[in-house]
Amino acid sequence: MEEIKVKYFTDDIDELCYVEGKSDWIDLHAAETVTMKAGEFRLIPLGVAIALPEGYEAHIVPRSSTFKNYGILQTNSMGVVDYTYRGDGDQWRMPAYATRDVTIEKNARICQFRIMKNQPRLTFTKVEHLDGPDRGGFGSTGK
Ligand SMILES: O=c1ccn([C@H]2C[C@H](O)[C@@H](COP(=O)(O)OP(=O)(O)OP(=O)(O)O)O2)c(=O)[nH]1
Repeated sequence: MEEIKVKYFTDDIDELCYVEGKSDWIDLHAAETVTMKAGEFRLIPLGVAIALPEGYEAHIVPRSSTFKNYGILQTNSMGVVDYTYRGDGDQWRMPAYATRDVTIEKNARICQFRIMKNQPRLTFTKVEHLDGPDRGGFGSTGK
């Protein structure tokens, strides 16, 4: 089991919780009540700074129900939190675009995250041709 240090920027949100059995993604909460107009962009504070284990990064995505409940889209589709984003002031945020007028209450569960191992170190070699057969492009595996 990995132990992870979490700094909370407010006492008004539930603490992070690994829920056994249902999903191993961990919910994240809005750290303040946010009111947005349709078409507005905000970086919604998630109220935590986290020291990830060495060799890991975190991926943040919206909860499945977030768009239905709040009409917001995460503008980067998936947030990548680097291992180095681990300072005392490195609060996690959700970049959000509102498709309708909405108020998101403090402590609402709007995102979820998991940690992932960093990929191996890569080098890139320029070549003129690749050996494999072509796959045939988008949609070629069937309708
Ligand atoms: O949805 C997200 C995505 C990123 N971050 C934090 C963690 C990440 O490590 C940092 C990246 O900030 P930076 O200013 O480096 O962004 P960038 O210049 O766009 O770089 P990158 O290519 O690392 O995303 O922002 C969040 O809080 N939420």
